[in-house]
Amino acid sequence: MPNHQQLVEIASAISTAAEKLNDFYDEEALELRFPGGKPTNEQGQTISQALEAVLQLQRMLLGPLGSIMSLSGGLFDLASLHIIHDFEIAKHVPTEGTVTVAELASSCGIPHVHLRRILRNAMTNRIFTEPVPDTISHTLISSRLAHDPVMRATVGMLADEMFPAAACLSRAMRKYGTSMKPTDTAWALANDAHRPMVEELEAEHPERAAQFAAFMKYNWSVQQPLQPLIDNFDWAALGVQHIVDVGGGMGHASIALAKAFPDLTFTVQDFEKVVKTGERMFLEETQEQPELRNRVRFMAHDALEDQPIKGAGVYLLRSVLHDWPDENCVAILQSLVPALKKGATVLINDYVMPGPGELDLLAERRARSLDLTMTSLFNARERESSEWEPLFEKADSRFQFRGVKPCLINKTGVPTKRLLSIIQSTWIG
Ligand SMILES: C[S@@+](CC[C@H](N)C(=O)[O-])C[C@H]1O[C@@H](n2cnc3c(N)ncnc32)[C@H](O)[C@@H]1O
Repeated sequence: MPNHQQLVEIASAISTAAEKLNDFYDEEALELRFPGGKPTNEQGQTISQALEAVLQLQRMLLGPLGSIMSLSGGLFDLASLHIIHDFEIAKHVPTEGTVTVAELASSCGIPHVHLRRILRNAMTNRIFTEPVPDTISHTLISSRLAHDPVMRATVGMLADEMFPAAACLSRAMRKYGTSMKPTDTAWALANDAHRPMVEELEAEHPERAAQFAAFMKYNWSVQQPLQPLIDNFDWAALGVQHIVDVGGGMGHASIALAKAFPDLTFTVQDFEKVVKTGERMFLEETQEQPELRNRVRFMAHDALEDQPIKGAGVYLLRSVLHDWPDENCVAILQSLVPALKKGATVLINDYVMPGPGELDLLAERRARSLDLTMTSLFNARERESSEWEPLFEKADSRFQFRGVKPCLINKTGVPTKRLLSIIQSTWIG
């Protein structure tokens, strides 16, 4: 039985946090809005502590069986969101005013009897409202489902890719055991696919491939600031050097580093389609900056093929290896070997999985869910601190491992364990 004192203590911790945040709650936007666009570290901590206390209170109020049973609600929250996304229901509801369930059923092609129950389930999450029986209008959340591209890409990723894959994870483990192949995934089982996810989407479901790209663009630019990479490695000490940004995407990291360190030059490598877009955007944005333009180049290159740029000072792999199983990571490191000069650094900037209880509960839940997402979709994973050195050892004994350094948010030394860590190895030739 919950102890009453504890219940009151937890509830009052929530209340104290709510008082601190109250002035920042925007009732129209239904969210916290902070000056400068984001919370301070202290406000961020208050939010995490309050959310953790809410989860704890909920667990105590529901008890063990009730807590497990309540997970079933989440399943059908996702299932109804999937249907809303799949049938584009939000787009068929007028921006202002109402539509009847019957009209909506006919315009979306869903049987009336199902649609009403699906919408009423969604309404328990404040997605749509029913001001008069059998008529539907938007809430703020449902109207964002219709009009906000970030919200649509996020829901699409959850509903189309992650939700069906999560349901197949156990089956995939039975079927594929310890296979590390990027094709032996829960996602492949859920989609009856025989290619890795991105290839299959591009070949068979271009609209879902675009949705995945949009989701990554948002998640990536919002969640992974570049300053920690700039601050946590001594780039200035390299002097005049060339840096190869392997799997560099649109070149964000190289461009930020090139701006900060004028002696460095960069080659951004990625698949052809990616570097073409990255190069076009870079050239558009730097019309007035010829000096910067001259220091960043783009090149199509598959990281699994031998590295064509020989003798660079640093080969950077930022958030590339967490997309790949161990075998492929080893192959990517080996493909660098023919290009490495003595003393060259291979610098990995990637997630490092925290140990149990190292982060606050919500941050840990996010990290663990990202880890299982990587497994379900790609047969990849987030590696713990001790799991990086063996990759280099397997790749070549001439790599000298330099260690894993968790990134600090800036030089003031505030640790932010959610950010990518710096993992370094030197080629001793
Ligand atoms: C999460 S993104 C990170 C992009 C970039 N490094 C950054 O920090 O913004 C992973 C990138 O790795 C690229 N990638 C994955 N496997 C690759 C391979 N075999 N060859 C080249 N690029 C690859 C993907 O195309 C994608 O752009």
